[in-house]
Amino acid sequence: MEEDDNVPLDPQPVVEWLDDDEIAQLDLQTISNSLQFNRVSSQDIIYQKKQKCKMVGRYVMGDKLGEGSYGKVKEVLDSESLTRRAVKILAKRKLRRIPNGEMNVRNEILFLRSLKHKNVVELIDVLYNEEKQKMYLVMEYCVCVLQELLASAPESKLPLFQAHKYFVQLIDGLQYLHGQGVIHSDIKPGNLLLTLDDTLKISDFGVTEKLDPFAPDDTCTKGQGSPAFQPPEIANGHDSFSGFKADIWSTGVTLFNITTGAYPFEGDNIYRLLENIGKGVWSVPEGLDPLLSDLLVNMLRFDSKERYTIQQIRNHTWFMSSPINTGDSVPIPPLQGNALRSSTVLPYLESYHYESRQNNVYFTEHDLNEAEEMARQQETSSSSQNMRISKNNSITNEEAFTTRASSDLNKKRRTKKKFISCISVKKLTHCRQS
Ligand SMILES: Nc1ncnc2c1ncn2[C@@H]1O[C@H](COP(=O)(O)OP(=O)(O)OP(=O)(O)O)[C@@H](O)[C@H]1O
Repeated sequence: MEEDDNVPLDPQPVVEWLDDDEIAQLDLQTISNSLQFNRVSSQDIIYQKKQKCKMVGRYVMGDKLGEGSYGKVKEVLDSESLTRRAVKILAKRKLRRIPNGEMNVRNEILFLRSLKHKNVVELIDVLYNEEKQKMYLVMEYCVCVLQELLASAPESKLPLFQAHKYFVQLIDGLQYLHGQGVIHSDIKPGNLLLTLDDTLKISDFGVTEKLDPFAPDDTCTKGQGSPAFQPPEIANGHDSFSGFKADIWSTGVTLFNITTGAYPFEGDNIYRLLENIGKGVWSVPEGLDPLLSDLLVNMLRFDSKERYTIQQIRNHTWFMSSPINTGDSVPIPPLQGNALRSSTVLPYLESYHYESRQNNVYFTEHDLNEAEEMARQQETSSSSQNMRISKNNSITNEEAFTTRASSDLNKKRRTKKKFISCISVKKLTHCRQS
């Protein structure tokens, strides 16, 4: 439809409402004078693709928000609480093909169910569809991933005051997790989500480890996180390491990344990268705030025993004295052309509620103006015809004509109504797009 440049439009769909007999009796000369076929550019046509409204449980499905290695994440609307949510859709067939896939998902559900903190993403609901062999993890909705914000920022870094705001929340969330005996194991900007009110949420608990409540310390044995954020002890292949300190290292790399736009360790390939991390030699970028540099040096200490604890981070001057708010924050970037990241569920709901009216809505501004003009003319002719009926009580040819005209008029009125409903659909659509 969009490719067709010459879409013929009938600006007077009144013909639609007449049956064969009625058409035969019409004054064809008058009609042919008023019939116009407009040549319209496809860009001017307001074409609305039909959106099929789907529901999973009580959730109305919206568009895709992102995709991880386990499946798609879509926006949904909770039809009971009218709250925006995100749902991770996991297909059993796909999970089986991923090493430890099913176990990691079970892990994630288990952890998320037991955790509740404002800086940890909340799992709201878990739904299963046996027939489709699918699982739906309904989570609280976040508007952006910190990684996306960085990618949109000048030099891929945040102003210090903004980075500080997120870092403080990251430490709050991490302290809560460690207090629950949970080692996240994959802290990085790609796993930190932001809500509309700028709250940071730690997400992705696929490779998280839970310490045994009777374990004497925080020893862990599996290092499965993203290579660039792994500490030297994991890069060097140690059998066991401190889980808390591994998370502190990843948090340090995250702080380095969001404040400088770079990484402390790089490598042409994953082996070189791990080799460089294993050597533990890195330097603070020139011109970095000295207090921030000092905090980074202590969070990225090669020896995990010398690395800062969460409490030491909290006591550090940079943590305690937030940087001066200079300039603007980096704003949430648009998503698929949607600058405000407004709800993607709305078009599906519109489609569901206005479905019959929305069929074949291919109108241009010109058509809508003509429809309004036609409606005005009909109102005028209606009042003059009514006057004629009241003046003449006998059945004459003129009255027969008047009765016929009045029946046409009713049909035209129905057409007008149809047009007006289309106008409202068009305007609603327009509002949403702008
Ligand atoms: N709660 C949420 N609210 C909004 N968007 C989300 C939410 N959770 C995930 N997303 C979006 O879905 C994407 C995929 O998330 P998911 O957790 O499945 O994978 P990932 O962490 O990006 O990758 P992987 O699972 O491979 O490590 C995210 O990058 C993000 O864009």
